[in-house]
Amino acid sequence: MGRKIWVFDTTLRDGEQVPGAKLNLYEKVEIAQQLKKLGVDIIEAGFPASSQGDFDAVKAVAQKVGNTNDIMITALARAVQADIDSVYNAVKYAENPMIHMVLGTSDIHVEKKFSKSKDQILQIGVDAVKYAKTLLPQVQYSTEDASRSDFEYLWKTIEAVMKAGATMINVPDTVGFAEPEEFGAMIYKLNDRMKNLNDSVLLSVHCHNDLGMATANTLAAIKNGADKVECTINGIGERAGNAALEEVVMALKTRSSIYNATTRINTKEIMNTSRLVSSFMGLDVQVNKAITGDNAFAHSSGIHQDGLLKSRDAYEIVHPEDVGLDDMELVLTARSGRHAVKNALEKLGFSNLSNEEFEGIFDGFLKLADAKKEVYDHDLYVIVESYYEKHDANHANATHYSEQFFDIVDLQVVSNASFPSASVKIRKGGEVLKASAVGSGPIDALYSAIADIVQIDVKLVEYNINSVSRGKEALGKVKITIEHEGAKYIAKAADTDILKASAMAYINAINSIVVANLTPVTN
Ligand SMILES: CC(=O)SCCNC(=O)CCNC(=O)[C@H](O)C(C)(C)COP(=O)(O)OP(=O)(O)OC[C@H]1O[C@@H](n2cnc3c(N)ncnc32)[C@H](O)[C@@H]1OP(=O)(O)O
Ligand SMILES: CC(C)C(=O)C(=O)O
Ligand SMILES: [Mn+2]
Repeated sequence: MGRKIWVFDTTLRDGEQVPGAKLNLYEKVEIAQQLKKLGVDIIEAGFPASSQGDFDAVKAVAQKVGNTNDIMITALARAVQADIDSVYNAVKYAENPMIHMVLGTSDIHVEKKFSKSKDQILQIGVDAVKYAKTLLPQVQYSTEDASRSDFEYLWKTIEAVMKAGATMINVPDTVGFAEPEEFGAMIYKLNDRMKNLNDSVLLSVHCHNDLGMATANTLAAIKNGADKVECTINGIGERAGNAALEEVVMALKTRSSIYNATTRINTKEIMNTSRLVSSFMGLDVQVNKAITGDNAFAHSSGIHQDGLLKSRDAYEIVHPEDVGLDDMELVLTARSGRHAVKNALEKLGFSNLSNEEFEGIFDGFLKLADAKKEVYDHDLYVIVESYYEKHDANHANATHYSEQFFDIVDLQVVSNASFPSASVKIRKGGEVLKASAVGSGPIDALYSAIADIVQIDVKLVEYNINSVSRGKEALGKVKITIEHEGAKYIAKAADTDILKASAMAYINAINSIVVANLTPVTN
């Protein structure tokens, strides 16, 4: 188990400082509800003095999510009375509210930002804490730019604001300048002095990722006595972002013998939270992002897939189930080998293949995989079918699986303000079917036309488009999730034509539904 580390989530404050990520009241409350489910100890809901909209959103979070004592709701203020009043008036509706204030301690801040003396700034901080304490018992003081501050002045500030009544001291590496060993040593010294002064005051850290070391610095701080960590979901935040909650929490769990520390986080809610934040903020998660990236639990090369099939621990240190995913993903590509392809075929029911049959099918797989980025289950059926058609037309596996699947033949999409429309031609077996539709936008029209042909009842749950490379020849990569009879189907497709990629992703997902409803092969 180890000692408890408090998790302070600032997705709704520092995370929302990402350009374009602004949330409305409803979205903030929804994310805060999910953060509560995730098990964070403290939610920083915003900066109420910045606008009426944010004041209202913080107040709504305090009322709707902070209605229990086991979660603390806070928001940020400068060391000025009006900001502190705004925070108080917004968070006071929570059962367990806190005022958070920030004031710089580095020479750069004191001299260049504020044009004041160190003594003057220290006094402003002390006065602000004393004022906040007249409003609420819980007050956090953040020494902005702590990692670039003169250590003795930093300590003098911390000592003074602790004596003024601060209940949590947050030490930010505001510009991501710190290095783990150096930051750990600083936290060790601060912790020692703080605990001697008043051991009920929590020591917190807030690390930024400008040099890619936010998680490492946060973990170094924990090793050296920090009681609390400030994080965001998916590591979003000002500039290069903050320490990612999921990385810090899973590192503590996975390397528990090193850290001997634990959090209250229900790790099975990590993926749900990550997806909600990403979709509400319109911020895609980098595919290779640790823990929450699309590829974090996807394995595509033959040597790894073979190893995983023999023993999961060969290439898996975090179990996907622990963060709320169903399973690892073995992606079939031209880099896959025989073990992975055999495993995929067995899952579809093709389990009694002779060596000769399998080698023939594997050969067909490699040819298709070289032409495509990813090989789907429905592609495997078609490969198996064409193998037997060539070699043993009377074999049961020569069944006309391909007649069940859909394939885009052609499409035309008109995008304009008043009348977006689409026409598609789709092949199913020997037949080419056509349909046209209008929609609220070009993709909506396209998907309506396809839906008209396939006649499978689905709901589009998520649509994502990304550019894979750069310039005019860049591939548009579309990832969609659709729902059919309560089950979710995820599919991807890439093409230089984004409308074609959108249509192909939809058809891939439809074909997954067809596969799921095929009678299992018995041979
Ligand atoms: C490291 C961080 O992430 S800190 C948090 C960052 N978050 C935000 O900035 C929240 C959004 N900000 C805002 O909405 C606005 O900037 C406001 C409402 C805070 C202030 O707006 P304005 O009054 O128009 O001031 P503006 O933003 O232009 O300048 C900041 C002022 O605050 C002062 N200030 C900056 N930090 C602090 C602080 N910690 N304590 C006291 N005063 C501060 C600056 O010196 C400057 O004052 P000046 O006008 O006397 O020179
Ligand atoms: C407000 C403080 C904690 C902050 O965001 C920073 O210093 O990065
Ligand atoms: Mn910050």
